[in-house]
This record gives sequence, C-alpha cells and structure tokens, in this order.
Amino acid sequence: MNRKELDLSPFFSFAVEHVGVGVHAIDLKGKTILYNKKMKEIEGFDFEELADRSLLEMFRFDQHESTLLEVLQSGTPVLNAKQTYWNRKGQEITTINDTYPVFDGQQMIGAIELSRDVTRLEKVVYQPLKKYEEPVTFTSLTAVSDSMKNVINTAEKAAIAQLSVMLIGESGTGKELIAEAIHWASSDGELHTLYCHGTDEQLIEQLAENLNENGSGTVYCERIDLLPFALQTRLLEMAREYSNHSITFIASVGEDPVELVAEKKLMKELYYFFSALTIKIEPLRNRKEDIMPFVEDYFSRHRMKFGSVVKGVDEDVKRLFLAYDWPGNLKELELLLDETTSLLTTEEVVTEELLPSHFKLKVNKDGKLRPEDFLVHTTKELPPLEEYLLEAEIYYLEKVMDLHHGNVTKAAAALGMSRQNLQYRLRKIKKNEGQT
Ligand SMILES: Nc1ncnc2c1ncn2[C@@H]1O[C@H](COP(=O)(O)OP(=O)(O)OP(=O)(O)O)[C@@H](O)[C@H]1O
Repeated sequence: MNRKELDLSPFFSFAVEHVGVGVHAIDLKGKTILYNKKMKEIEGFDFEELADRSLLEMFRFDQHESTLLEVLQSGTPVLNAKQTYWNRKGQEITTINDTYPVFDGQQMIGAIELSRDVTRLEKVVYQPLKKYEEPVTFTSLTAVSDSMKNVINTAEKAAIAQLSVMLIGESGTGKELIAEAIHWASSDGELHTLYCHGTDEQLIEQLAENLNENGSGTVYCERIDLLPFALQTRLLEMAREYSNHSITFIASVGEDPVELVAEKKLMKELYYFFSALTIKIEPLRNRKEDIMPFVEDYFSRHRMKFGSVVKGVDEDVKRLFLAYDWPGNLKELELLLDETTSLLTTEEVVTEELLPSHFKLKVNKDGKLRPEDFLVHTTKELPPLEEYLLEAEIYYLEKVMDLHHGNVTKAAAALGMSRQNLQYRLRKIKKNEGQT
C-alpha cells in the first residue's frame, strides 16, 4: 500500500488521545470538537461523573475557552501564556498554553489550544519565602478568623515542643507557610521541602543524603497523599530514622487523612507517625473574615515594595470577593491581586472594571446557573429535556455576552447566528426572568 492510500486518521486520533499535552479545539461557532484525555486529566474530570459529556464540554467557559474564543476572533496565535487555576477537583494547576487559529487553505475553520502541565515545576520555582523576602513567622500570616487564630496557636505550641505535625487543608490554604513558620520558630537548622506530587525515588534518596550532611532542621513533606505507596514506605523509614536525630518532620495532606487511609491513598503507618498532632486549616470560604484583612496586607506590602499608590478595593469588589467561593483559597486571591495590580498605573482604588475578566466570569454574582448544574446525576430528579435545554441556552448566551462585554454583534458572530436572532433570544430570556 502506498502512502497516499493509507488512511492516517486512526493514527492521528490515537496520537491526540495519548499525547502528553492537553488538546482542546473548537469550531467557528465556539463548539468543542476535540478534547483529549490529557486535557480531561488537567481539568480534573471524573469520567463516571459525566453522563452527558458532550453537553458539559459545550458549556465549559473557563480560561481555556476564553483564550480559544479570543484567538477565533483575532485570527492570531497566543503563545506561551501561563495560567494558574483550580480545576474541578480543587487541585492547583499551572499550564503553559499555545493557542492557534486553524486554517483549511485560506479559510479559518476553528482554533486549537495545546496545554503543557507545569504544575510540579512551578511548585519548585515558586517560593513563598522569596516573596516575603524574609523568613515567614507566625505574625506574617493573616489570621483574623477564630479558626485561623486557633491554627496559629496550635502551630506555635508544636514549634515549642518540636513535634511532628500533620497539616490538613485544601490547596492554597497556607500549609506551606505554616510549616515554614513552625520551622523558623523551632530550629536553627535547614528547612528541606519534599514536593510529593510527581516526585521519584531519586529525590527521596537525595533528601536522605542531605539529612546525613546537615545535622538538624525540618523536613516539610508537601501533600504526602500524592506520593505512591512504595515511596510512602521509604518516607516512613526515613522519618522514623531521622526524627531521632533532631530533625522535625511536618507533612501536609489535601483532605481528611482518615478518609485517605480508607481510600488507600495514605499508608496507615505513615498517618500514625504524624497523627499525634494534626492541624486542620479551614478553606477560605468557611472563614471569609480573613479575606479583606489579607487584601489590606497585600496592598500594604505592594505599596512598600513597589512604591505604588493603591489603597484598596471599592465596595462592589469587596462584595464580589466575599461572595466568591475561592476554590484555590488565599493563593488564588493572591494571584488575582498580582494580576490586577500588574495592570494598575495611577489608580488608588480597585474597581470592578479593573478586575481580570476571567474572574468576573467565574463569580457567581446573582445565583445564576453554573456548569456543574448541567451534569446529569442519577440521584437527582431529571428535568424534562425542554426545560434542561432552555436553562442551558440561558446559561450559554449569558456567558457569551459576558465574554464579549455585552457586545451583541461580537457575541452573535462567535455564536454563528445573526444579530437579530441573538437579540430575539436575549429579549425572550429577559421576559421570562421578568415573569419569575
Ligand atoms: N494565612 C495566610 N496568610 C498570608 N498569606 C497566606 C495565608 N494562607 C495562604 N497565603 C498565601 O497563599 C500562598 C500559598 O500558600 P501555601 O503554598 O502555603 O498553600 P498550601 O496550603 O501549601 O497549598 P498547596 O497544598 O497547594 O501546596 C502563600 O504564598 C501566601 O501568599
């Protein structure tokens, strides 16, 4: 068979499904036509959860989708765009994305995004210590809520007693900062951090060598629940051996350790090693009193570091900040403030217009529907198809209008429909809302 006769499409399909980068492509109407396994992994999808995947994918409107639509409109590629966000499982993900328009001859037929997951690399490079430019102490942490005050209280006691500690909390709740504060309050030695996500045997052995060389200090094992079982055994051996040599071990996990043990994600013995003192850090959505003090601290650090004039946020922004759930906790808030302040010039007060549009899209301002509302759950009563499609239409059109800042002409072009058609549908939605 010569090359011309060979149908390559099964090979292309195989390659797209198995390649190590996330691939997401949309057609001219903005509809998802390709969404590979790696992209689902990055986005944290549980396949069983998705009884109606194609519909859900149509309604995805997060960062990826907005760059794809941007490229579709401009016809020019956006390359090397770094994004940090929290996926559906609440895991912090950093990707570097290249987004291209796709042409068939002269004609544009869609856009494609290629995402490289650089989360682990980012973790190693991102060092909170450097950000604060001085060792983190308990006083550098924002703790206004009662639950956070308790956390600091217990952590201070752990530092005095030099106990092994297990920190429990979602991504971005400040576990690493607390570990550092414990370290600086309890030891003159070195702080070693083992990032368990994607680590290997070699790194663990390297850590053991370092511990042999440096007599005392602290080992912070970040997210031990992400360490494969075989490596958990090795870590336990090491923790038992070196904790007798004036080395304090601190570990962190992303959720309840008892459940992690039951789910066989965490070795029972490793849990027992750390279980003498566990500190649970509540997610930010359960201690919203910490939000505005953190924002104030952030701006005061910003003024000192960059000589900026920014004083704070206005009432509307405050309302949005307090309404949002912050799945990425204070780290997500910090990254949002980094992004917002990088665009400020002479503004003293941050208003809603100055916030990045992806954040405004995410804030569920008025109890409107969200993508997860379109998941089909076997346990929930199923709505009739007509009702489901009507809600889906409202959700989709409102998101597209937001994305185009209320410009009907641009939104209609992205949706592949006439301006009149879109206006008619929007009027219908308004009328329905008026009746409810
Ligand atoms: N209580 C806090 N006070 C001040 N800053 C905080 C606090 N909690 C979190 N942050 C901010 O969030 C950033 C991330 O926190 P940190 O890395 O410690 O979270 P984490 O719980 O270890 O997350 P992960 O599980 O993803 O590693 C910090 O650099 C800091 O800027």
